[in-house]
Amino acid sequence: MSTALLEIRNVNTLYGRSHILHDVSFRLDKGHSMSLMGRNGMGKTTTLKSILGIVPPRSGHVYFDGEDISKLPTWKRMRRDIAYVPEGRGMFHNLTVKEHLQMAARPGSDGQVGWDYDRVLETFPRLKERLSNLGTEMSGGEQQMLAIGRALVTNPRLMILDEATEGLAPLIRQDIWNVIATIRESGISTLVVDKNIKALKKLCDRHVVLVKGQVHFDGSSAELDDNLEKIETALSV
Ligand SMILES: Nc1ncnc2c1ncn2[C@@H]1O[C@H](COP(=O)(O)OP(=O)(O)OP(=O)(O)O)[C@@H](O)[C@H]1O
Repeated sequence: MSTALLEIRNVNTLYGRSHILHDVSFRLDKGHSMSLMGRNGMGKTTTLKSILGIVPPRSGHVYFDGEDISKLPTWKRMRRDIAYVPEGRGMFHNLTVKEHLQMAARPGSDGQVGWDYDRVLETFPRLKERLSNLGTEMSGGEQQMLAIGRALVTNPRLMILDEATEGLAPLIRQDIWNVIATIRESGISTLVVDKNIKALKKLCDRHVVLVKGQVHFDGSSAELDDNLEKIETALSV
C-alpha cells in the first residue's frame, strides 16, 4: 500500500453544541486524488476546515505525511505544503492578477519551486492576458483560475479545492476540470469537493460521500460504480 499523505482518524467537530462531524476517517495516498461529496450542509467544508485547523476538531487526529498535525495552528499546517482554494475564491479587491500571484509565491517546505509565476501563467493563458486587471474585475471562471494559480505558486504537496466549479458555465467548468487534472499529473495530491460525480469519477481514484457528518461511502472509482444507486440517492436533493 502506498504511503498516506493525508489521513484523518475519528474526527469529531462541533460548532458550539451542534455536533457536525461524527467519527470521520479517510486517507489520501501520495500523488492520488480524492473526491469528497455530499448534499448541502452534510459537512464537507467543515471537514476541510477540520483538516486545516480553521475549526479544530473536538477529538480525533489529522496526519500529514505521517506527522500528527492535529494540534498545530492553521499557518503551520499550511507550511507543511497544504494549499486551500476556498469556496467563493477570496480575491482581494485592490490587487491585480499579477500582485495576487507575486504576493503568494513561495517555495515549498523542501525548497521545491516547480510551480513558479511563469509556469502558472503558461498553464492559465487567460490570466496572462489580464495581469493588470483587479481580481474582482474578472469573470467567475477567471477568478477561479486565479484562486487556483495563487494556491499553485505556494508549491503545495496537497491542494484542497472546495466547489471550484460552482456557478460556472459548462465550458469554463471543463477548463477547471482540465486544470485540476494537470495539477494532479504534476504530482500534487488533490482533495476535491464537488457535486459532479461524472467528472469526479474520471479525475479521482478515491471517493468519500458524507451524509449528516458521517462517512456513508469510501471507495475506489470501480466501487463507486458498483454502488452508484446508493450514492446518487445520498447526493440527490
Ligand atoms: N460557523 C458555523 N456555525 C454553526 N454552524 C455551522 C457553521 N458552519 C457550518 N455550520 C453548519 O454545519 C453543517 C455542515 O456545514 P458545511 O458547510 O460543512 O456543509 P457542506 O457539506 O460543506 O455544505 P455546502 O455544500 O452547503 O457548503 C450545516 O448544518 C451548517 O449549517
